[in-house]
Amino acid sequence: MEKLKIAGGYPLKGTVRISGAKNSAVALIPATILADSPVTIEGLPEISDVEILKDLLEEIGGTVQFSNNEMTVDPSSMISMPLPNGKVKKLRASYYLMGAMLGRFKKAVIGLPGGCHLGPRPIDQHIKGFEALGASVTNEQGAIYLRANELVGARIYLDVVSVGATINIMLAAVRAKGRTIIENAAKEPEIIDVATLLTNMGAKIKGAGTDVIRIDGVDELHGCRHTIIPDRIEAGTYLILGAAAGEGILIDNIIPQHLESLIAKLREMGVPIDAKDDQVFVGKAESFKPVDIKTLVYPGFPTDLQQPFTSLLTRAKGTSVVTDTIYSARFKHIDELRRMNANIKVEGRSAIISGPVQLQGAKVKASDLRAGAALVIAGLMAEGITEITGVEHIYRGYSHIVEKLEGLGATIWKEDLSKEEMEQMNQA
Ligand SMILES: CC(=O)N[C@H]1[C@@H](OP(=O)(O)OP(=O)(O)OC[C@H]2O[C@@H](n3ccc(=O)[nH]c3=O)[C@H](O)[C@@H]2O)O[C@H](CO)[C@@H](O)[C@@H]1O
Ligand SMILES: C=C(OP(=O)(O)O)C(=O)O
Repeated sequence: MEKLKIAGGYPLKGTVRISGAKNSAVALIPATILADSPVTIEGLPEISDVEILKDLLEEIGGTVQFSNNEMTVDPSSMISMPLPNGKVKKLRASYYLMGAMLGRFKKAVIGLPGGCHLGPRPIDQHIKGFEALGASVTNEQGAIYLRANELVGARIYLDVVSVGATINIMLAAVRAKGRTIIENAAKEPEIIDVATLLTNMGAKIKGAGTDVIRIDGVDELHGCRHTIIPDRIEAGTYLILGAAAGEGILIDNIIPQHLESLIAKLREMGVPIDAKDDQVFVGKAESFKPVDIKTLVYPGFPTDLQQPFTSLLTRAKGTSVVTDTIYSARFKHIDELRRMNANIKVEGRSAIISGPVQLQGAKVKASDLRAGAALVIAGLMAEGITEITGVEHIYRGYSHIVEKLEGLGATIWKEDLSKEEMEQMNQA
């Protein structure tokens, strides 16, 4: 186990290239289960969520090759092996194995998913969808048992706009009999990416990216080649980091339209931003104005960027309010930022940030993926050395973060945890 150390205060400059999208990757990889011949996905990020899904596909009998960010999955020998425990608990997106295995084998046993702890994260809408398609779904000792004689298309209205439920129902429905209509569907770009892969595999899907998705089931899906979209959350993190600690950073391999809400807020703060086709330049601000943000479903401000953005707001002169309408408890980074001298209080679903303050290096712990990103940004802005433990959360979603930051001139390095720190981590 290791920790990250950052010597803060060095201005960052240069170009950083964004990797493939984690939240697409974790759905595209399970989607390959539905094909009858090899599927190749190009541009995958090198993150632990991808490695774990690769292992899970191998556990169920898939042949998987992964090198140079390209994964080829031969699903022809897969079986519906029960996966009630083990690696499925290490990531949120293992829930996509439910939809994909149900779609192909009409049965699956998958342990309840892990992922970041951000308040309650039920999967009732996924289950509502599977049941509407004709599956029986039971929860036995923390594992979900799904079984269907056949899957038949249905009209499914999501009570909550859910990325996971939208994709999971698509996965189960593409090989069902007849038409499925998902109403009040989520509209995130990752949903379009998954629909594009499934369409290239032979599925019939219309409306992905709108709130009504129509799927006409087909008997078989075949192999294909697909290039993943860039990670808008990783890109957003580097945009925020560039604003917070940069003197001119070019973000390469980005779709600026995916980040309009963030770019608008950065401009409102006074950050110079120049967006081109697939690159965005973030310049150095003279000073930062305070802003309020409210997280919303796409195309609103993404909850996954709320925590990194909070670190930047410690530099703004005045009071800013960050409200998370998606998750009830996504504020575990706040106590850690306070250790670094931030002036923030949490009231219900809002964090109230008073600034500007000069952050000070401290020993802090990443409780989840984006809390980790918030602490990295804070460490880059801080005076002195910041030590971050819990970095395994960061590696779930940020490909080569140390190398990318070094490329921008940051002083950041990995160190093994001391025996005492290992004991503390194991007790937590
Ligand atoms: C692997 C992945 O893609 N993770 C992303 C995905 O998570 P995930 O797919 O888990 O998030 P959802 O969009 O499903 O959740 C949104 C909200 O709906 C609630 N809900 C969801 C499903 C359900 O059956 N019942 C229910 O009540 C959740 O508790 C949450 O409050 O979208 C989130 C919202 O953009 C992001 O933060 C995550 O990074
Ligand atoms: C919450 C996140 O991930 P997950 O849903 O995989 O836990 C995230 O990417 O910020």
